[in-house]
Amino acid sequence: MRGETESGTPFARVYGPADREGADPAALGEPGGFPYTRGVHPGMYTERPWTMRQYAGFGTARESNARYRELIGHGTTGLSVAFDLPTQMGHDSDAPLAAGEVGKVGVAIDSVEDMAVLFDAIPLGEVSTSMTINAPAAVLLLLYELVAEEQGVPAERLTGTIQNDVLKEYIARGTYIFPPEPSLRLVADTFAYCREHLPRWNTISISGYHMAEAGATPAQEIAFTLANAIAYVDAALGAGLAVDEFAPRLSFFFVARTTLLEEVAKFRAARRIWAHLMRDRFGAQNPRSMMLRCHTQTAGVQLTAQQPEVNLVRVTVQAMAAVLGGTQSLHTNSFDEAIALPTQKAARLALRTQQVLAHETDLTATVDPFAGSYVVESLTDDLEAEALRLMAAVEERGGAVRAIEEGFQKSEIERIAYRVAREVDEGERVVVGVNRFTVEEDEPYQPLRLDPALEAEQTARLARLRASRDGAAVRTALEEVRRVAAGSGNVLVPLKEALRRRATVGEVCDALRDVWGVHRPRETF
Ligand SMILES: C[C@H](C(=O)O)C(=O)SCCNC(=O)CCNC(=O)[C@H](O)C(C)(C)COP(=O)(O)OP(=O)(O)OC[C@H]1O[C@@H](n2cnc3c(N)ncnc32)[C@H](O)[C@@H]1OP(=O)(O)O
Repeated sequence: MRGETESGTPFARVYGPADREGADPAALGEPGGFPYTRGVHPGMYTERPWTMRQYAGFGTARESNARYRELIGHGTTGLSVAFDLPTQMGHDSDAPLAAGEVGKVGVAIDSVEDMAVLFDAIPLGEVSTSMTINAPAAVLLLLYELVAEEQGVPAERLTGTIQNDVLKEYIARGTYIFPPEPSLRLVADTFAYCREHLPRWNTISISGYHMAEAGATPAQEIAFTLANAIAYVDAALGAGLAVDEFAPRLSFFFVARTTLLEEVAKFRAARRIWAHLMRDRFGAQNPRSMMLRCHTQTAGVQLTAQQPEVNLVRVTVQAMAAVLGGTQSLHTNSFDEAIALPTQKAARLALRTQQVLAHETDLTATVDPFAGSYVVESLTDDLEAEALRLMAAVEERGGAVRAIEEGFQKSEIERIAYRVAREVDEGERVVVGVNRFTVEEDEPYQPLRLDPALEAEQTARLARLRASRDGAAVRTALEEVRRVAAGSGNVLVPLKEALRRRATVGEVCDALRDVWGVHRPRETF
C-alpha cells in the first residue's frame, strides 16, 4: 500500500480526534455557506442531482446530432460537445493542415450551417450545452447564439459553458492559437459580451483536468488552475469590469481519480481557497462570485487498454469521488476510451454508471457525507496548505502568465509524470491488468471505426457554402473583424456579423491571426 497521498503528504495509519484538535469550525462552515467547503448549495443533491453531461462528438454535425439525441433519449441531462482538432485550432475542414483530422476527435464545424445541423431538433432554450473549445471559443459561442436565433430562442435564455481557458492550453492541452495577451483580451471581451447578451452562460471552464492528465498531482491541479483563474480575473478587471459583474459565471473543471479520499478532499479544499480569494483578495460581495462550481471528468489517464472492462470499475470509483466531493456536473468515461472513440454500448454504460449512483445508492440522500471524517478533513487541510504554497510559487514568478512563459507549471507537472511512469515500470505502483494480475490474451474487442469518406463529404459541403454566399459581404465583414481586433472595441460584435454572413470558423480565425499573430511555445525540459 502506498504510504503517501498523490500530492506527496504521508498518510497517517489511523486518523483520530487528535488530528482535528484546534481545527476552526468556520473553515468547514455550512453547506451553501462561506467558505463552501461542504458544497455550494444548502441541499446539494437532495434537491437536484448533478448534471449528467457526457462529452461526445465525432464525424460531421449529422453523426454527432444523432449521438446527442440518443444520449438525451437515454437520460443524459446536459450536452457536451467535442470538436475536431481543425475546429479547435480555427481551421476549416479544407485547410491543408486539417487533412486526415476532420471529424476524428470530435465534430467538424466550419460554419453556422454545420452548427444548425448539430443542434437540429434539440431545443436550445431547454438544454444546457457545454462546448470544449478554447482559442476560438468566442466564435463557436456566437455560432451557437446564431443557431438559437434561428430557432427563435432569445440569447438571455441560453444556458451552457464554453471552456475558453487558453492558459491551460499553453501548459498542457496544446490547442492555442494566439499569444497570451490577445488571448486574454478575447476572454475578457467574451465575459463582457455574455454579461450583456447571455447572462446565464458560464463564460469559462477553468480547467485542471488536462494538467492532471499530463501528470499534475491534486495539489498542483488546484494550485495551477486557481492561479490561471486569478489571471483571468485580473484581465477582466483590467478591461474595466467589476468583479461581481463576471465572477458568478466563472466555472471550473477537475479530474476525479481512483484515489477517492484525496479526491474528495481536493474538491473541498479548492472551494475553500476560491471563496477566500474572491472575498478577501478581489473584494467580491456577491456570494455567487465566491462559489467554485465545477464540472468533473473521470481520469482517462487511469484507464487501460488491457482488460478494458476493468475500467468500468475504475470509472465507478472515480465518479463516486466526484459526487462525494460535490461536483455540479459529471462526465464518466467509457470503458473503451483507452482504445478508441467510445462505441454506442460503452457510451451508454458510462451514463448508466452515473444513473446507478444517483438513483440506486444513498450518496445523494445527505449533503457532504464525508464531513467530519478525521481523514478527509485532515487531507482537505493538507491540500489547502500545499496548493496555497504552490500558488505562492506562481505569484513569485510574476503570476500565471509569466510562469507559463518560463515553463514553470509544465516542468513541475512533467517531473511528476516522469516519477509516476517510473513507479509503474518498476511495479511500485500497481495498475491492475498492466503490471499485476495480467492475462495472456484479452478477448477480441471491436472498436468504433469512422467512415473514411467523411472528410471529403465535409469539404464538399464547405465548397457549396463558399459558392452560395455573398462573397463581397463576407470580405467586408472580415475586414471589420481585423479593424476591431487591431483597436480596442469588443471583437465579438464584428465576429458575429461575419459568421452570420456565412464566414467560416477558419476565415474569422485567420483574420484574427493576421492581426494578433500566433503563439510560438518556448521549448523547456
Ligand atoms: C477532456 C476533454 C478535452 O480535453 O477535450 C474536455 O475538456 S471535456 C470538458 C467538458 N466540460 C464540460 O462539460 C463543462 C461543463 N460545465 C458546466 O456544465 C458548468 O460550467 C457548471 C460546472 C457550472 C455546471 O453547470 P450546470 O448547468 O450543469 O449545473 P448547475 O450546478 O449550474 O445547475 C443548474 C441550475 O440549477 C441550480 N441548482 C443546481 N443544484 C441546486 C441545488 N441543490 N439547489 C439549488 N439550486 C441548484 C444552479 O444554481 C443552476 O442555476 P443558476 O445557473 O441559475 O444558478
